[in-house]
Amino acid sequence: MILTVTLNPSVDRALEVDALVRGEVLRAGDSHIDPGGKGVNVSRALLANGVRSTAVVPAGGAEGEQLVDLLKGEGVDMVAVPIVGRTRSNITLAEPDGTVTKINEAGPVLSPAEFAEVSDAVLAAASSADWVVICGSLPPGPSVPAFAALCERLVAAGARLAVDSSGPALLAGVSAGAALVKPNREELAEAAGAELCTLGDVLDACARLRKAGAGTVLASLGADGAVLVEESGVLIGRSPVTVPRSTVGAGDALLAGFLAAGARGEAALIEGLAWGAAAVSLPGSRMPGPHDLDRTTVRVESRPDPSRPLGRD
Ligand SMILES: Nc1ncnc2c1ncn2[C@@H]1O[C@H](COP(=O)(O)OP(=O)(O)OP(=O)(O)O)[C@@H](O)[C@H]1O
Ligand SMILES: O=P(O)(O)OC[C@@]1(O)O[C@H](CO)[C@@H](O)[C@@H]1O
Repeated sequence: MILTVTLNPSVDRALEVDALVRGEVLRAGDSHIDPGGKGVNVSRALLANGVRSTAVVPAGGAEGEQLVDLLKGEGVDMVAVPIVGRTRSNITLAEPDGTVTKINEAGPVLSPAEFAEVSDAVLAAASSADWVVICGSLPPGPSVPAFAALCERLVAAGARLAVDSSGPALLAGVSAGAALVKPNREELAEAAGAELCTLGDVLDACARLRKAGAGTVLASLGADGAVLVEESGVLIGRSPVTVPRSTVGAGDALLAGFLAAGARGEAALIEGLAWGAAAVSLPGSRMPGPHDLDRTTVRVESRPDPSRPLGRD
């Protein structure tokens, strides 16, 4: 079982618009509502592919109830910890050329008592989990040291910890000795304190995270694919998408596929890239199922050219 932890989940509303014009009334085409937040998406993707997962989420207010209902509707196993604040709603505006504009709320405050309750729920469920995967932004409330303490307690309890977050929370996971981290290009650049222009820059930044305590680094690079840096070496892979529809949740699908396939080596990278590409071809933050996956288009190399420039962000 893979346990996911989303400290700041959301109800995701995606609206398709012909063009995003500031200051105008825009008429939406299709719209989708999905249960959201990065760990929630990892659980949804795993479930869609027959892999057991439980999602831990704090939930409060009408949106919290809606989130729980949406998760129940999809059959996602969950531990919902009631909170006083209102779960956030995040908006995605998707244009026909695949351009996505996202507006994420800060999210409700998690009081120290609520954070302690969520932490206890995570630690209790972690003992029967193959992985504990903490994903997404920290909500207002918990301090970075409190978050770091949760990561450290999990590692001390013998959990295999994966962290997909940004800024100080990502670094806290690295210092705690997370077995796996999954930064995207922006998060990796922030962690490394350097711009990433070439593949070589990415490899250096990944090596730095490993030196600082992370086990494996799976860096997602949008249309440039993903880089896997682990004990046994380096791999880079790509999975071209002909018609990108919504990149929201693609990183979560990549991480879910990678974990589902054993979280190491070429086979896991191929699986992750197939899931990531499939998510990009689907609307909103819909997660791919087995029929959406095409592993034949994935290309992986073991001797990446460090001078290769990355595409523009
Ligand atoms: N435009 C694209 N074309 C092809 N594949 C893509 C594209 N965008 C993303 N992907 C695939 O999805 C994976 C994850 O994308 P990205 O690096 O944007 O993750 P992310 O920023 O963590 O996403 P999110 O936070 O929305 O889940 C990439 O590694 C790649 O395999
Ligand atoms: O604000 P965060 O926690 O960084 O990201 C939240 C979020 O954008 O991430 C998911 C896609 O990865 C969405 O379901 C959700 O709205």
